[in-house]
Amino acid sequence: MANPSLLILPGDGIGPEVMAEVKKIIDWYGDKRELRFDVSEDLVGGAAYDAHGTPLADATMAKAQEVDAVLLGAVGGPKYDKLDFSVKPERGLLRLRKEMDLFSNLRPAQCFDALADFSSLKKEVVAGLDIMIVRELTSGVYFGEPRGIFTEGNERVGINTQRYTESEIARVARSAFELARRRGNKVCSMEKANVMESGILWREVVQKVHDEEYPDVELSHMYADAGAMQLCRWPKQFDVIVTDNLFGDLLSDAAAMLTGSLGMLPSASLGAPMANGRPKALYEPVHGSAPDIAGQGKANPIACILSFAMALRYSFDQGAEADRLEKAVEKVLADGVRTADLMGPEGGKPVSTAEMGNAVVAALDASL
Ligand SMILES: NC(=O)c1ccc[n+]([C@@H]2O[C@H](COP(=O)([O-])OP(=O)(O)OC[C@H]3O[C@@H](n4cnc5c(N)ncnc54)[C@H](O)[C@@H]3O)[C@@H](O)[C@H]2O)c1
Ligand SMILES: CC(C)[C@H](C(=O)O)[C@@H](O)C(=O)O
Ligand SMILES: [Mg+2]
Repeated sequence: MANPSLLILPGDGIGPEVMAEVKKIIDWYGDKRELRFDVSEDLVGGAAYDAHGTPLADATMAKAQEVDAVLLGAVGGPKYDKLDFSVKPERGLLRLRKEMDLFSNLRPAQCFDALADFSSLKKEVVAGLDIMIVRELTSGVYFGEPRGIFTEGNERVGINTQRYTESEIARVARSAFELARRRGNKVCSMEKANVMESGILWREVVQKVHDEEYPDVELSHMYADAGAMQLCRWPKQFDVIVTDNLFGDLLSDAAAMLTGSLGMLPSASLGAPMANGRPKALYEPVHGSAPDIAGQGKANPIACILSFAMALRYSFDQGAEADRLEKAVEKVLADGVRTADLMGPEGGKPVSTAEMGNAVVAALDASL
């Protein structure tokens, strides 16, 4: 049987730096576990713009549609800030999500024991934390029409539209309920039904999907602003959170800090199953291209490494190998290996991006 195929899109800023460490891990699985992938690599974001004048070439888009999974680093950076909106690096990523129809974005926030002291919240608030944010990723205000900057009378007006159909809400709700059944069996749905009609519809549809298909799962609803507050107050009350595209963007960055650093949070963006039964899938860290530390070997590669662990679990049916990789990361952290973003005020000597990657590979070796 042919090896599963992986398209790697390192992107911009720290993207290629963290991806270099993931490549070591992919090689390790080939060498030590006979788990081989047909890996191809291409450009996305600013790097693609520099080469082709577009943040995602059509040929790259076509490749992404064909492979079993896409692994992306990060896109964006100050160099591209002045570009026309239509060719900004971020548009490349949004096109991938939209055209691959990756409607369910899984953003787990887990607090590793070794980092519980390091969170900006008290240890007892975050120790043992394990929540999953399911963010709708292909609709809502990110894509709704009308949108644009228009002239009205003698001034300009900026317009974006929050738009959700019932079926878009129902399918992401189903993916949240399915996940909950394999975890703590609890879903909290977040919207702003108090001020937005799209929120009213969201709440109604999530409730209906629950009552008709998942009555065994515990469901609650929360306004997203209160949800943000509860996430900081007592995050362990949550198991799965399901929310829209924009609220999910904000809430997942907030959740990242519960775990210690944005450099720790992986994600999986999943769509409908392909002919081979695997879901359309793109895996990427939640963080961006971190221009403030790019090119300095300071970036934490763990979010990207854990994104590959999610690929092993959700695309390649290799749950045990995903566990192995996550345990290797846990061991490295328990051993006190820290990139700069994981150093507390007491200081110490941080390791580089490459040293962190090497430490994870060594922990994988030790797991055999
Ligand atoms: N998925 C993506 O590709 C993605 C996500 C978010 C932002 N962006 C883009 O990235 C650019 C920078 O955005 P930003 O500064 O708001 O967000 P960012 O996530 O790039 O950085 C925010 C802060 O977190 C730190 N950080 C992020 N990842 C880290 C890591 N792995 N290790 C250590 N520290 C890390 C950065 O140094 C910075 O201080 C923008 O162009 C933005 O549009 C891209
Ligand atoms: C880069 C940007 C388009 C993206 C988003 O807003 O979705 C990012 O913030 C994310 O969280 O993946
Ligand atoms: Mg974001």
